[in-house]
Amino acid sequence: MQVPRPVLITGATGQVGGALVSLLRETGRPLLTPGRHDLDLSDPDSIRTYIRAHEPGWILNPAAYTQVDKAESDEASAAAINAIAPGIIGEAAASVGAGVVHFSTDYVFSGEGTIPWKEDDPKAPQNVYGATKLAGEQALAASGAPHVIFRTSWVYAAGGKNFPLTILRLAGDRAQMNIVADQIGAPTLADDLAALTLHTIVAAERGGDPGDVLRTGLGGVYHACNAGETSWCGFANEVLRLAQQCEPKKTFAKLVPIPTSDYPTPAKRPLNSRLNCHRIHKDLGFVMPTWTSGTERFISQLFPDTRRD
Ligand SMILES: NC(=O)C1=CN([C@@H]2O[C@H](COP(=O)(O)OP(=O)(O)OC[C@H]3O[C@@H](n4cnc5c(N)ncnc54)[C@H](OP(=O)(O)O)[C@@H]3O)[C@@H](O)[C@H]2O)C=CC1
Ligand SMILES: Cc1cn([C@H]2C[C@H](O)[C@@H](COP(=O)(O)OP(=O)(O)O[C@H]3O[C@@H](C)C(=O)[C@@H](O)[C@H]3O)O2)c(=O)[nH]c1=O
Ligand SMILES: [Mg+2]
Repeated sequence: MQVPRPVLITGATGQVGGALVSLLRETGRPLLTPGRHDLDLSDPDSIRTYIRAHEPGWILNPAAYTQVDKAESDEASAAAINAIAPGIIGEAAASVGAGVVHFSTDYVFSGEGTIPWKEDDPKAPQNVYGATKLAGEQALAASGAPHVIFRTSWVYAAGGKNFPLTILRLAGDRAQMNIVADQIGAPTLADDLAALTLHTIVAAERGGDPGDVLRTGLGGVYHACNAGETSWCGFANEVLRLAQQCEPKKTFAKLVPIPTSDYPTPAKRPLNSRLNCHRIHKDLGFVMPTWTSGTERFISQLFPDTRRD
């Protein structure tokens, strides 16, 4: 029997990377999960050397420079990791015949209007992070590697650095918190992106050579976030509502909805982060769960011993 080629997962210490490792481990596939000392995305030679040495069958690339405000004053690092590395990964993937699954962001869009963005709508990133992620999408597409790009939004996981964990931490010590209520999008649980990724890999393998399937049928950009929409304030409210059920005696901060103009940050953030996710349903037959279902599972992971009614 032929030994399956390993699945390389970058950024295994991150939110999506961690969820991918957990899920793919259950499948029994051989995995490669190099840390940045083994595969440094800011160093093209390190990327090429690692991929050529290990010849993975799939490269899943959730690693990224994700500090949105810091990127404004650290453009060179953000660009190396987000803009340059995906193209190098793509070239190396093409040379060993690997398929690539990459992740991008709602921040590639301008944030104008209220209509959910479709994959091919005009891009106009408003900050350095978004601009570098868009350049990375383009570099991967130009590399010639068979690939899928999942553009997602507002990612969180029970382990990680993310908005709901920040809110839970701060809301325990404060009487009141001001939260932006005019940026609208969909919080997306990392576990659901991992499930979508496994579904896609399996679908591509079922169709024959994954390279051909991705090139001819399933490849390209897909919008992939949890279903429905809310604001950051709406998300925080739901997180605290569910946490209160688990910790009835605890007092949480009162949340005050504020406009973006009252929350100045180095990076400008889009007001309209809605993503139209019809394509993953139509082409991949995958339905992303609702954002409220994601939040419930997140709270259940944080408070495993509590039964909520
Ligand atoms: N977080 C979000 O809200 C959103 C994220 N996305 C995209 O989804 C993907 C996954 O995001 P998420 O899981 O939240 O990311 P995280 O910030 O949780 O994790 C980032 C990962 O990238 C790794 N990494 C950073 N720099 C390097 C480097 N030079 N070499 C190797 N590894 C490196 C980190 O490793 P280390 O532990 O060593 O730092 C970490 O494992 C990214 O592409 C992101 O742009 C899209 C929309 C929303
Ligand atoms: C902590 C806090 C944040 N906010 C606001 C700031 C911001 O507009 C919003 C979310 O804060 P964050 O710092 O999580 O935002 P940010 O890091 O920009 O989140 C983004 O990360 C990148 C990687 C992506 O790709 C995006 O999809 C998005 O998830 O909430 C408040 O209004 N009050 C608060 O107390
Ligand atoms: Mg952040």
